[in-house]
Amino acid sequence: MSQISNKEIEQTLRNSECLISSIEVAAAYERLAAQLNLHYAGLNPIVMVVMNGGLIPAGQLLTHLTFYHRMHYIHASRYRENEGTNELVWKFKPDVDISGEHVLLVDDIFDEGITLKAIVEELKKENPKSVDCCVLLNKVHDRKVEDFKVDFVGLDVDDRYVYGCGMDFHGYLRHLPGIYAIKEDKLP
Ligand SMILES: O=P(O)(O)OC[C@H]1O[C@H](OP(=O)(O)OP(=O)(O)O)[C@H](O)[C@@H]1O
Ligand code: HPA
Repeated sequence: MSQISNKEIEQTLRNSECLISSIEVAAAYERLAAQLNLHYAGLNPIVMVVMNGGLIPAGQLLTHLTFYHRMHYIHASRYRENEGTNELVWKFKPDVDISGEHVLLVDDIFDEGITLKAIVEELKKENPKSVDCCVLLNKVHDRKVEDFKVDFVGLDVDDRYVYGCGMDFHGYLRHLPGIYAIKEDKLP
């Protein structure tokens, strides 16, 4: 992904609004962790981070987990330079034997669901004991993939391109602790 100047990034931030504050996000991580702690108590699962977007939500969540787990990552993407395509590009398949294991996928956002559905289908070929998905955000719209649901959702978000908490604006701003979107009247 090519570089954007600091000026352009600052302009983007000025033209944006905060949809979900860092305080609300932090509370959502705690709620999610409480649900996961109940569900996975004693199950000793593999937590699999969906890179890149899942990195920050997973990092935040993992510090609240009380069950023993191993951590791995997977990298598959259907988006290039913020343009959606339906083709999933595998960048890194898990290098761990998941047969007979409980697997928890952690990602930032369940948008159309194409990415997580394809990852779950791929992982199920390896005969895990279970595969569940945890996302910080569910984007609310009626364009979801059929026959697929995520299991643990932190917060709903409006049907807008959002960034922060792992999600990028042209590769940048994943580190912001709240959720942001460009104001409707500033969109190109
Ligand atoms: O539900 P979907 O419509 O499939 O979209 C959600 C996926 O898109 C984003 O990843 P992206 O492919 O942009 O890569 P990234 O994680 O590196 O940002 C996000 O992190 C999810 O994995
Ligand atoms: O709204 C979004 N923001 C960032 N990345 C995404 N990937 C799918 N939807 C989004």
